[in-house]
Amino acid sequence: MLRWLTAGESHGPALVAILEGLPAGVSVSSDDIAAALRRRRAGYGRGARMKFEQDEVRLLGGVRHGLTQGGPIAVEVGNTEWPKWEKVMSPDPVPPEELEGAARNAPLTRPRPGHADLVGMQKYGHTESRPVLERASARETAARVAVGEVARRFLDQVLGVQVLSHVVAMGPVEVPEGTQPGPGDLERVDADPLRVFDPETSARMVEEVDDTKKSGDTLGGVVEVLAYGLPPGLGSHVHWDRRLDARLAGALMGIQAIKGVEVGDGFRTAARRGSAAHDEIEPGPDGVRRRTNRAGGVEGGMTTGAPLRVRAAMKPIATVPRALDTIDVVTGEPAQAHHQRSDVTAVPAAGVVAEAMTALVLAEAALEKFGGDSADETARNLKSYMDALEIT
Ligand SMILES: Cc1cc2nc3c(=O)[nH]c(=O)nc-3n(C[C@H](O)[C@H](O)[C@H](O)COP(=O)(O)O)c2cc1C
Ligand SMILES: C=C(O[C@@H]1CC(C(=O)O)=C[C@@H](OP(=O)(O)O)[C@H]1O)C(=O)O
Repeated sequence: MLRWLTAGESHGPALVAILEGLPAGVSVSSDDIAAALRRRRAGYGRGARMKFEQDEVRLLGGVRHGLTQGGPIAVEVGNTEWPKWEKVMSPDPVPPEELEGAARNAPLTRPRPGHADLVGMQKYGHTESRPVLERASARETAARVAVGEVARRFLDQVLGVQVLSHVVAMGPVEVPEGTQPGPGDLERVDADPLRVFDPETSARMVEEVDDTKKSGDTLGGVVEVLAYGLPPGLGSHVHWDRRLDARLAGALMGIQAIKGVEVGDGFRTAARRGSAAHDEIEPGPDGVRRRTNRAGGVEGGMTTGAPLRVRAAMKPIATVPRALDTIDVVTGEPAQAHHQRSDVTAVPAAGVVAEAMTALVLAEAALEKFGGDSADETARNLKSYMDALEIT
């Protein structure tokens, strides 16, 4: 069983994550995780914070001399801005006179529509939104990307699986139909300011971000995650919660601001007739294959062996500079929502987070299928399964 958990606040000292259940013998270092976190921070349209804050990675357990040991892997991602927040976010009581006048401590009483502020205050009994936004913030996704990188390396080293993502829509601007990076194209995608595989569309998307920023607004979009090299049979048709598509949808929906998930051609398939919707099967030079991949590599809740293709739709950032109408929870009077700074768009970063969540779900499904306490054992079990496949 593979499990993972994160803790920590946006402006706290650090985020932490634990990944439990990964076999021994997977190669990973602090530098590998730091590189993954740099990918998450990039992207045209992100706010000021991404420029001045660094992610300080520390592996606290489960890895020795660059190899996983089989025990829980613990990672800390330090917030370099912590000194500015030490008093306001102190876990221990702070004398009131030391907090008085601290601008950062001013109660946030004008909840932002579209963020977790209002309902979080109602549910947890807070009178201002600081305690809510600190944990709702997508800063938390740094911790997921940290453990997702370990899962990605397991998939690459043991199963030969490559996971990557790219931006397919930024607001109303979409990449041309069929734009799809291959397994070796991750660097090319990352080199684009918006992580778009088509340079001409990327340029139009940059204009859209600039225009949105100029009008004091924010932007959402759609990312696509691809996984190449998967064996057939991860996940299962036998029960709803073992279906891989259901698990991927849950994992992607669990990312802040993701409001729609599509597997393969998803919603477009619903508009087609059956004869134009499914992937016909034929013999190929390397065994059975499908003529098309409209299903996105999943049938019956199981990987088919074709590339996995899932999309996630992100809503526009909730902290709109041209602030939205709300109320002040102290006076009950109409007010403008709190706004200090925020991203104009974070769709490219959401793609990196979606890769991490996909890698974690795929690693979990691979370990259910093949087991193994060491990477070698998992690889042996995979080989024996592939050698024994009766229909190939
Ligand atoms: C990478 C990333 C960066 C984000 N940056 C911001 C931001 O700067 N400002 C903001 O209001 N929301 C931002 N969000 C979205 C909020 O975290 C999210 O809307 C909020 O937690 C409420 O959850 P919900 O949108 O799923 O309802 C970001 C989301 C992601 C994935
Ligand atoms: C810090 C990150 O993203 C943050 C996510 C976020 C939100 O509301 O989700 C709001 C912003 O934080 P702040 O309000 O402090 O500027 C983003 O910068 C990060 O991704 O590392």
